[in-house]
Amino acid sequence: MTEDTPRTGTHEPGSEPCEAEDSIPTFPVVASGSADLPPHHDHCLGCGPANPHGHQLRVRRDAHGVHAHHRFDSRHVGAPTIAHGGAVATVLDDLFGFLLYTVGELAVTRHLAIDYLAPVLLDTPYTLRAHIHARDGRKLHLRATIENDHAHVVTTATALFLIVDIDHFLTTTHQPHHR
Ligand SMILES: CCCCCCCCCCCCCC(=O)SCCNC(=O)CCNC(=O)[C@H](O)C(C)(C)COP(=O)(O)OP(=O)(O)OC[C@H]1O[C@@H](n2cnc3c(N)ncnc32)[C@H](O)[C@@H]1OP(=O)(O)O
Repeated sequence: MTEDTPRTGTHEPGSEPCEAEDSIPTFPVVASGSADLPPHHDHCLGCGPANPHGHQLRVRRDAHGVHAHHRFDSRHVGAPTIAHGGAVATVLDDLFGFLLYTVGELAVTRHLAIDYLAPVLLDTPYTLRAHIHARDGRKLHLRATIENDHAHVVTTATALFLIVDIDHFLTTTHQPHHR
């Protein structure tokens, strides 16, 4: 089942997300065609504008999901001239996190899988896209791509995000468990 249907109210472009607990946003649905989506929070490694070590992703909603334009730089180097695979994963995980603005609920990454099809080069423009492939109750099955300026897909990713309630972020002790 593809999920496009907003489950909560819409969010005015340019305004801040609702704050349920200090810096924990509740992810109101942002209407398709809106301007840049708000960062998850100011210091988020993926998108926080106040995190000098972060990627400071700026993400927009579109008809299919979300997209961003991004250049990795020397802070993200792995092999010389090539972005570190972990940095690429960070950005994709965070991009997936912006799909929550199309769902209007909190969710976290349960599973992330990446295919590195070709090197992601530093100081090179890329377009990142993500969409909800399917929703099954709490489970959001997500897909993403990174494409270069020649429309070649260099990376693909899939993720399973699980919807959680706000207590997830307020609990200080999480017990690991095995499937
Ligand atoms: C300051 C804070 C700001 C807040 C910002 C918010 C987010 C935005 C930030 C974005 C930043 C980027 C994002 C980030 O960085 S998110 C940060 C990284 N992620 C985490 O920290 C999550 C850590 N994990 C957990 O807390 C728990 O494991 C969660 C809560 C996720 C699930 O534990 P829970 O006990 O609740 O669930 P379950 O394990 O019983 O599973 C439930 C169902 O799922 C099925 N299943 C499980 N695995 C798989 C699999 N691999 N393939 C297929 N299916 C799978 C499973 O069979 C079951 O199915 P069913 O039996 O029900 O049918």
